[in-house]
Order: sequence, then C-alpha cells, then structure tokens
Amino acid sequence: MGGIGGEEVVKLEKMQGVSGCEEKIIVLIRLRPLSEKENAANESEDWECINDTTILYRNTLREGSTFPSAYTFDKVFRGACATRQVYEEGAREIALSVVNGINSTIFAYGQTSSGKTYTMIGITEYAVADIFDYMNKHEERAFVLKLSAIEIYNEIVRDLLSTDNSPLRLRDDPERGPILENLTEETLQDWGHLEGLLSLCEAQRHVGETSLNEKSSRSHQIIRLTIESSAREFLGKGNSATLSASVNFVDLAGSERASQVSSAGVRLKEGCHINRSLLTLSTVIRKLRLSISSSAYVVSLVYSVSIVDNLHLGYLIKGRQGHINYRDSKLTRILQPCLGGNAKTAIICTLSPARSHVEQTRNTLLFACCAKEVTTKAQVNVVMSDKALVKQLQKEVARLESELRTPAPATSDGDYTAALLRKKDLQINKMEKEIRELTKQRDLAQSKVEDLLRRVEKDQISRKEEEDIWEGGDSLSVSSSICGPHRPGESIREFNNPRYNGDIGSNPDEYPEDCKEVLCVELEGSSRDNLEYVDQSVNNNEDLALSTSEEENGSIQEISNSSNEARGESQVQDNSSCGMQEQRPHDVRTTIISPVCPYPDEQSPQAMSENMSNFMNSKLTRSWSCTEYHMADSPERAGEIERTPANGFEKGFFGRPGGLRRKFHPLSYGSSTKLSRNGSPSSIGSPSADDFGNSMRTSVDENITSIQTFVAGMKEMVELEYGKQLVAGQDQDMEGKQYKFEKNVKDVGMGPMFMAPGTPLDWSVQFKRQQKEIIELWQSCYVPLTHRTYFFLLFQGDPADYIYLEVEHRKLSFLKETFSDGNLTGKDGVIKLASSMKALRREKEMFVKLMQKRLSEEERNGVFKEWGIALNSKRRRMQLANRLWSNTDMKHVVESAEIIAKLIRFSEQGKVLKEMFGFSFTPQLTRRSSFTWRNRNSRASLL
Ligand SMILES: Nc1ncnc2c1ncn2[C@@H]1O[C@H](COP(=O)(O)OP(=O)(O)OP(=O)(O)O)[C@@H](O)[C@H]1O
Repeated sequence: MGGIGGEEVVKLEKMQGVSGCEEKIIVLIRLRPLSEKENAANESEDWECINDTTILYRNTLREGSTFPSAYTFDKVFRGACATRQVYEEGAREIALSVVNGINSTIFAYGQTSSGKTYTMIGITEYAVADIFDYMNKHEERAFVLKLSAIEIYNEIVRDLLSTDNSPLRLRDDPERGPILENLTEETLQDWGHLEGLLSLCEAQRHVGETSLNEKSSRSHQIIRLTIESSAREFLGKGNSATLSASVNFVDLAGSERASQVSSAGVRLKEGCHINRSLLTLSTVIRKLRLSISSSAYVVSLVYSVSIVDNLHLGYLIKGRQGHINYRDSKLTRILQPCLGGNAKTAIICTLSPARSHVEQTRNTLLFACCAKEVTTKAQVNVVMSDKALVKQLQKEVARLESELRTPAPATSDGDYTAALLRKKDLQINKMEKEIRELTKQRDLAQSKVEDLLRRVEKDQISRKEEEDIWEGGDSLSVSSSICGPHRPGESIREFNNPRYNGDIGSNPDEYPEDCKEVLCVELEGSSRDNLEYVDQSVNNNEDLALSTSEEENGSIQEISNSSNEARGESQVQDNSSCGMQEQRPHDVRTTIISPVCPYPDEQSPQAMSENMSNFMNSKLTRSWSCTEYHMADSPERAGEIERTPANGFEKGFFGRPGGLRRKFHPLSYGSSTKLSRNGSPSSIGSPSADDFGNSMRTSVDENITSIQTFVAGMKEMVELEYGKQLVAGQDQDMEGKQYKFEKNVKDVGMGPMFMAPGTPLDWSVQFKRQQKEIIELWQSCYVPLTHRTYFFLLFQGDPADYIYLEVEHRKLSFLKETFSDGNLTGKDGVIKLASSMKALRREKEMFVKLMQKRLSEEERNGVFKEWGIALNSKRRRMQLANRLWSNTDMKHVVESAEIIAKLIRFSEQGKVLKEMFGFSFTPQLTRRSSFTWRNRNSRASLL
C-alpha cells in the first residue's frame, strides 16, 4: 500500500494478451457446516447448496417470509468443501492475475463466526504458494514479492507488520491512488518468511471474544502481496519494463448487528465502527451496482432512440452514477481501486447454515447479490524506469507517426478511408486543373481586352484625322473602309462569289475571314470609263474603290483608286497594317462607321456606334456597301451561313441568325440605267432590319453617302425588278416582273409580299395609310429620329417605294410586338427598349449641339418661335429636340423632318447624289406632293 519510489507505473491495456476490459466482481458463496455450538443447540440447516451456483433457503414454510428462496452466484460451496476447492475453483484465477501485472482482491464477507478468517487464511496461503510456484516456473523473469498488512480497527489503520501501534496516515495520490505512509513492506524471502509474517499479522490483529466467536476478528485486515517481475536479460540495463501488481487478501470484520452478538462496552464500540465501515462498503457496492445497472439501462435507452453519442452517453452514465462515497470509511478508501477500479475482484461471502442466523445470512446474500453486479476494469500495470519510459514513449510516437504515414490496414474501415482519400485527391486535382484553365482563359480575355482597347484608341485617332479631313475637304466620296486582300492593280472583286474567283486569281479562302470587306458602288448610267471616285484616303489602311459591273456578262469591273494602286502591293498585302487580321465584327463595324460619323464634331465614335447598336443589333450588315462581311468563324461556317435559306420574314430580321449573318453582295449598277444586284439578286442588301442601322450608321456629314447608300441599297432592287419599268412606262411582262419580284422577296427571307397596286390611285391610298402606320410605329418603338427623317423624306410615294414601306412596316410591327411581349432585354439581335430610349435621348442631345452649330441664331429663334418655345426660356434647344417627332400628326412630322434634315445636311447630300448619280433622291414635290409634304413652306424655309 506504499508507493513505488523512483518509478512510474504505466497502465497498458495490451500486455501479454490481457486486455483492460470490464468484468464483474466474482461472487462466491461458502456455506460452512454447523459449528459445534450450533450442533449443540440443535440448530437446523435452513440453507442448502443445490448446485455449484445456487443456494436455496429450505425453510420456505417459515411464517412471514417474503424473501426469495434461491440465490445464484458465480459459485457456491457447501459446507463439506475444503478451502482449497474454494480457492482453486473460485479465487485462484483472480489471485494469480497478479503475476501478469494485474491487481486483484479477494474479500471475505460475512457475519461473525461464518468462517471469513478460516477461509482467507487458506486462500492467502494457497495463493502465495501458487505464486511461489509460478516464480519457480518462470526463471527467465526476476520476481520480487513484497508483503504488507494492515488492520482497520475503529477507523484507525494500523501496520500489522510493525510493532508500532501508531496509526498510519492515509493520503490520496492522484496517480497511484490511496497511499498509507510509512507502511511496512516486507520483501518475501521464502515460504517460511511468509509464514512468519502472517503469524505476526495474526498476532497483532485485534481479536476479541464475542458470544458467537471466541476469537472474533474485531477489525478489517488487509494483507497485500505485491509482485514485481522483470525479464532477467534486461536487468541492470536501465531500460527494463517491470510488471507490478498487488493482490489483496481482505478479511473483514463480522457484518452482524451489534445487538445480535450481545455485545457491550468495547465490543459494542467495535461493532459500531465495524458496522459503519461495512455499511459504507455496502453502500459503495450498492451504488456501484446501481450505477452499472443504470448505465446498462441508459445504454439500452440511448440505443433504442438512436441517439448514440459517446459524450452524451458518458455524461448520462456519470450523472446517474453520481457520487460514490468511498471516503466515508477507511476501508472503502483503501479498497477503492478494488471496487470498480483497476483490479480483478472476488468476494467470498461466508454463511452459517444455522436457522438462528438466517437473517444475517439473508443480509450477506443481499450484499452478495449487489456485489455480483459491480464491474471493474483491470489493466496490466507496467513499472518502467525513466529511461525505459522515454524509450517506450518514443516507440509509441514512432508507431503513431508510422500509422499516419502509411495507409491503414486493409480492413473495411481502412478501405473506406483510403477510397475517400483517393476521391478527395481526385477532386483536388480536378479543381486545380480547372483553376489553371480558368486562369488561362482570364489571361486570354485580358489580352483581348487590351488589344481591343488599343484598336479603339487607334480608331479614334484615325477618326479624328478623318473628321479633320472631312470638315476641311471639298470632295465627296463614297467612303468606306476597304480592308480587302485584293492585289494592287487588280479590280476589287466580289470575293465571296465563286463566279469571279477566276478573275481575281486568288482563292478567297486565303483571305482573313474578317477582312473580306470591299466597298463597291456602281453608279447608274455610268460606265467603267466614266466612273468617278474620290479617294478619301482618310486612313492609309483603307482602300477606296468604286466599282461597276455588268450584269449581262456577269463580271464585276472595278476601278481601284489611284492611291490604292500607288500604294503598291506591299501595303495591300500587309494585312497586319489593316489591323483586321483578327478584328472582330465590332471592330469592322467601327472602322466602317468611322469615316462617316454623322456628328463629327460632337459625337465620339463609340457613342455613335452605341447608338446604332442599341437600336439595331450588335452585328453590322450593310446594304449600301459592297461588303463581304463574314460573321462566321470559318470558311465552312461562312458557306453554311450563306447557304442557309431564309424561311420567312423573321429570318431576315435582326436577332435571327440568318438575318444577322447574311453575307452581303455588292450592289452594282449596270452599264444601262438599271440597277442590278450581282450574282445574288436579292438576298443581299435588301431592305431588312439592317436598314435601321444603315441609316443610323451613317453620319450627318457622311449622310450624303448614307442617303446614297440608303437609296442604292433599297431602291435599286425595286428599280431593277419593278420600278424602272413602271417609271419608264416600258411594256413589261407583268407576269415576269411579278415572278422576279417575288423571287427577290423570298430570297431575302421576308416571305411573300404584296405587289404595289396596279394604279397610282390605289397605291396613293395604300401609301398614305402605310406611311401613317409606320410613323406611329416609329413613335412606339423609339426609332431614331434620323432614321425616321431619312425614310420619311426619301420614300414619298413612288410605287417603287412600296416594298420598302412594306419591309419597314413589318419590321416595326415585329419590333413592337417584341416589346409588348416583354422581350425588352434581348440578347444578340434583340433590341433593348431601354437602350433604344437611351439612344434616342443621346440623339436629341446631338441635335441640340447641331442646332447651335448649323443653325444661325436667326434661324434658331425663328424655329423656337414657330414651335412655341419662349425665347427667354432655358434649354430652348433641348425643348425643341424633345418636341421633334413627338407625335404622329403629319404636319408635325413634316416639320420635324425638315428641321432634322437641315441639321444633318440632308439637302446637301441630296444634291451631291443627284449630281453624282443623275438620280434624284430629293423629294420630288411635283410628283409626290400629294403623298408627302403638307407644309411645304416650312420645309422650304429650312431646306
Ligand atoms: N468451513 C469451515 N469448516 C469448518 N470449520 C469452520 C469453517 N468455517 C469456519 N469454521 C470454524 O468456525 C469458527 C469461526 O470461524 P472464523 O473465525 O473464521 O469466523 P469469522 O467469520 O472470522 O468470525 P469473526 O468475524 O468473528 O472473526 C472457527 O472455529 C472456524 O474453525
């Protein structure tokens, strides 16, 4: 019971195959025979061991008996059984656990004279004898046996191996448990030494005479035999591990009541202490039993409700177990490790069979019943030197590290864990790959953005130069960007038309897809010889050309401008100089727009481009230019798009692939007066949704070109197919005309359309009706005012205008329907209502600036006065801009168109067109006055 100085006790659950599992206290019953006194008193034996595990109360007829008659335990021994049998069959295994490093305890519990001392003396001797025998059989190990003995008498602990009767001090060590200070611990030398020490203990123990026992033990005796063993080969090397365990042989004082033994005086006092300590022992045992059974109950309950949680369960067990009052007596304090702790425990309950002791016997059996439910958890105790302990801990650390590094064994749990880890690794790898890919895409996108910004900046510079030239130049030209890979000296061909591949002498597929843009304008009545062009030369990267073609021979003849020729092959072939090698549609569009900015003074290219984009769509098509503009990413795709038939009107509308990605063939004015569309008679350049953009994509100053293009791109088809014959009064085969016309219409993907009425009167009526509806639709759809003005001024009732009104009407109807369906935020090709409104506002802001620039103060004041705007009011120009095209009244429309026409220099462009093409685009008042101008005077005042 003393500490093991200088060494550490380590409890290992796995050592020599012994695990620290919980096991119940072994409860043995020993029924002694009737004593001489009892026989003399003619006592009857009321108890009988009916088998090895059950004891039966035979006197069941006893009056008032409510107790059970049969009790079952681990083992019951009838009176004839020798102590050796009790030891071997019930206590030996427990006692010998000590040689394996496991603590053990053997109690003897029972009333006085029931045979406790008689039994424990024998058990102790047999156990020690077996231990000696074990030692002898295991010479490879070195054993050390130490014996100590105490008694607890009247709650005083005395050392039975010491002649000093002074009490021993009991203290609790956090790791080693209860320790008796200065306890004598004798190292056993041999059997004789043991016998001598046991004799000493017997001699020193308090014994007194009671009515039931002449030599009644009046104290609790505890003999402790401690066994330490080490492998001999490691002895003296400082790194040995020693098994160390103790076996306690406990001979309790009698558990009888003081009154039953007729004690008095000293015996009574002894009895009170005895009863107190045994009562505490009983209470501890009962609580331990209750805690165990409660734990079992809790476990069952917890499992049944499927809320297994180790922590929760532990809390419940601890909570139900509550406080165990070990400290209420010295006996329970000292025996605490043996009761529900680190020890194997056996309790031998001794009984007297005499009828006169039946009550005590029952009490003993009840105690036994409680004790058999108590569990302990014995562990192997290894005493290690500091060096061995360090080494052991290092090994343990190494083992744990190894387990962490190496895969778990191929158990089901290990397989699952390994599979889980592999899955996680794969996920990590996949995510890392995605991150790399996204990073790559981000870098590429950044690079493209930077490239686009550079291009925009370049375009701005170019545009500025163009504007300077435009403002200061006198010449007019059909301007556009031509970034074609055509060879110097060669005519610019219709590259996309296979018919002309041979003439060009090069494969168009060799050209960059986005660079196949050529401006060709054929002039009515012009021949190749008298074609004129003016090299705008606003950008060295642009080639300008006027082209003509003869539909009859299927060729396109073009005249490249002299400067283009002069630049030579090197420049033309330098695609990179064009900056179009990888240019996107937007870039191309911007380039096209740039020289013809309608508001060169005020509006940035981006703003103008945005205006047009908002209203139209983000992809440009130009009916007015000989543009071969591929939106496709590849020649194959381009071909596919080109071959895609139009299935109806909507097909040609923006927002539809067919409409957005059509390839535009050049317009060509034949040598005769008729306009023709080379190769593809009608699918290219026909009025479509793009026409909205066409008008808006032209600038004020460039509107000469814009109008020309507007007319060339729209009217030429009608002139060719229908209008020319009508105007000239030639006798045409109407059936043939209709066939051609319908074919054209279908080819552009607009579906069947009405023919113009056969008589001017019918057409006049229809025109006015349709014009009125178009005006209302413009208003509903927030169509740019410039577009309205162009259209209104240019299409005034000529029968050839019919198809354009029809197309315009259909487009606007579709647009209005789209808006009314709630498709206000479309994707590609679908106009955003909000964007249209915003563009309209910007356009009005431009008009405000142009009013200041292009109207004299006198003109402005006149207009303000005429439009009811007070001259002293603020923001007069904005007031005026806001009123333009603000309602559908025809007078208002005419006046709005006149003002805008003035602002955008419509008349100047009209004149130029007339001079250039010999074709009047200005309103022919003498011919169409009845359809159009209502307020001729006001218009004239401005125009
Ligand atoms: N199984 C037995 N067979 C024969 N005699 C026995 C047996 N058990 C006990 N005795 C005898 O009974 C008497 C009392 O036994 P013992 O002193 O061991 O009782 P006890 O329980 O220790 O009593 P106490 O508590 O008063 O010390 C002794 O004389 C003993 O020899």
